[in-house]
Amino acid sequence: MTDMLPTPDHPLKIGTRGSPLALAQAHETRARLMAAFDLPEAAFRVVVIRTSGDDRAMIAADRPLKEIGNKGLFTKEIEEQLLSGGIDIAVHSMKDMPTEQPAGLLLDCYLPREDVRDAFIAPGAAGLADLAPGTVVGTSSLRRRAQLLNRRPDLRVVEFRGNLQTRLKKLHDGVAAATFLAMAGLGRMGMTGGDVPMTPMSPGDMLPAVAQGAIGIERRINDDCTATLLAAIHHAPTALRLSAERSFLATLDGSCETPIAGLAELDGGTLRLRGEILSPDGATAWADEASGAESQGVELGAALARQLLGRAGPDFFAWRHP
Ligand SMILES: NCc1[nH]cc(CCC(=O)O)c1CC(=O)O
Repeated sequence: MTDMLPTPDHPLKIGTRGSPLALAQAHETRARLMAAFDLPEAAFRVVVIRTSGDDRAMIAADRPLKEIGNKGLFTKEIEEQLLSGGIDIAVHSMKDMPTEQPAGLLLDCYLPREDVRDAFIAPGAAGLADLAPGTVVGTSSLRRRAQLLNRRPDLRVVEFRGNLQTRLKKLHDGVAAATFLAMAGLGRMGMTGGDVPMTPMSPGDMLPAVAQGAIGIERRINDDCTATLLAAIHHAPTALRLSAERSFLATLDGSCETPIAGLAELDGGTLRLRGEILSPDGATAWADEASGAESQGVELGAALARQLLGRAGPDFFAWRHP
């Protein structure tokens, strides 16, 4: 057992993007592995990997991400490094991960999920109801845009990108009067201590993105040493919830142009899955929920997706392939 643990001479290489949030997630993963095996920090090496998503986002910072690239934009280079041995594990925000991984890689280790909710952030407004008609709200998320316009068609939405710090600065500079950010990200950045005024949105009011608040750790499929390490920090209840949500997403074949929300919760041995699909302008929304045994997450997710697809009708996704 101990002879397969990483050492300062043979550190475990942890791959991550370079944003402050991504680094915080990599450091959290390292801290959990250090604690689980009583290892020094030097037994790990955090390797920052620049992705084509980061590059293109730099070039066209004001263009919606959906116009710039497609699925896997922020994961391609990281997964290449994993396959070639440049890194041993990759730490990801699960909400940004495609539902399928490249051949040779496995994503089956999850840290305990954090707050799944979105936060409403608006200086001087406690909730959506406080916003005057025509108020400008900044978001780059198609889901948040559609959900917002569904509830408040009178508001104006502008593209809002960049990391957390950039977005908060844009709010401060008056580019928009309000925005939404994931509570989990704010928490990991130490920003839920009251310095930034925020109102958590209940999932009933704004259903979060599939896998929001969950960190996943990817590895090579045949790397048994790493598998043993990761098993020690894996959180099974999070995996059960994500199995339902990601199956829901996969059955809907959610591209990044498709506003989709989904949240599974565990109560005893029962999974309760809520799902929502919207037209990009928010004018049409279909939502429903279903429950099933915790071991049946994949079936539950697929069934709820088919139910919503059936109700929405074949034309609902027509705009996806113009
Ligand atoms: N799309 C960017 C992204 N990916 C994961 C998070 C937050 C952390 C999480 O949900 O795990 C964020 C920022 C945000 O939506 O506010």
